[in-house]
Amino acid sequence: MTAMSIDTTQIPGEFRPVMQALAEAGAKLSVLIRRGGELGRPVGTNSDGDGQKALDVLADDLFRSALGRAGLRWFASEEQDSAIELNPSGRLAIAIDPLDGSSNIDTNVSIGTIFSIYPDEATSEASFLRPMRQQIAAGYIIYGPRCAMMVTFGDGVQHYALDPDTGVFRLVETRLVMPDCSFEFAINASNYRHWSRPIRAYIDDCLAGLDGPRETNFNMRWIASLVAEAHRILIRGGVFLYPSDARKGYERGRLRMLYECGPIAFLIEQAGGQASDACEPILMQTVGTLHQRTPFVFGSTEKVARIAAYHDLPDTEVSALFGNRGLFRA
Ligand SMILES: O=P(O)(O)OC[C@H]1O[C@](O)(COP(=O)(O)O)[C@@H](O)[C@@H]1O
Ligand SMILES: [Mg+2]
Ligand SMILES: [Mg+2]
Repeated sequence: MTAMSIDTTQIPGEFRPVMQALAEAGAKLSVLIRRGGELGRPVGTNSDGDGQKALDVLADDLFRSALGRAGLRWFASEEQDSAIELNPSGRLAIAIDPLDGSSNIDTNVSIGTIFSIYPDEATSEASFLRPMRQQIAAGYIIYGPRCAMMVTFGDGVQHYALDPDTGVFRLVETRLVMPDCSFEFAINASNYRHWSRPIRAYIDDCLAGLDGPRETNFNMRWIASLVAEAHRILIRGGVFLYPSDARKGYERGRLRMLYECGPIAFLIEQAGGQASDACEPILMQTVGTLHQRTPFVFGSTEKVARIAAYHDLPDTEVSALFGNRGLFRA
């Protein structure tokens, strides 16, 4: 491991080796991404049936070997069938999405790495299949025009930026607070016809703008990189939705509880926002299987609460396009 890959002054002692390893592997990956080449080449499918790109596999190897050297005990990756015991005498268990947003590799759009840390237990099941509230740290690295890291150890969100000259992540903010007022929503609107009525009603009301029940104009974004959407929302506010829908295989949405939604939910709550499965808080839920999916909504507290409230409306109210929905006037 390099002598210093991240400024550790604000990192609690027990997390320093793991954060050094994540920062070291993240800095290496950011160099490979900048260099380009055939990183988006399809190379197979993972256990979950998702297509794997060359960079998915490379990132998985890079993080696994860096974390192995950092004395971690358990490693669960989106790209692996089951969890691996890296080091029987190690401490901590880490769940990782080594490369998030892999459909964007070829298009040079921001992609990322998401991680979630739990205390280690005697078995991998006991370490990972547990309430997501038991995470003790979580974060992501974003490989964008600037490479940055957001991380929480349960006491606010720290923001680091990679210095390209030294390869070291420098602390730029010790306690990031998410703005709570933004009129942006993010959803893959091509799935509109598959959504449930409450989700359609919420989006219909945003789209109706000044003339609708919200009496406000909204803006829309969809990057198809969860990390990039989370970063924008942490910096600028707004709301993200990947709901369940009627397509086969999307009964529980698309995103994974352990590798994606749990860690993003922890960060968002620590920055003053909320995260839910559209109705209930994500962090109140328990992971049942490693690759389990969940509908996912996160962002400003008021917006996440409003989306849950749409699910409590009577059916007649929800289905009346631009109905009064007096409750929801902005
Ligand atoms: O292509 P869709 O259905 O809009 O899905 C996009 C979502 O899928 C993801 O790319 C899934 O993550 P992976 O790239 O790690 O599989 C998210 O980053 C993103 O929010
Ligand atoms: Mg992902
Ligand atoms: Mg991935």
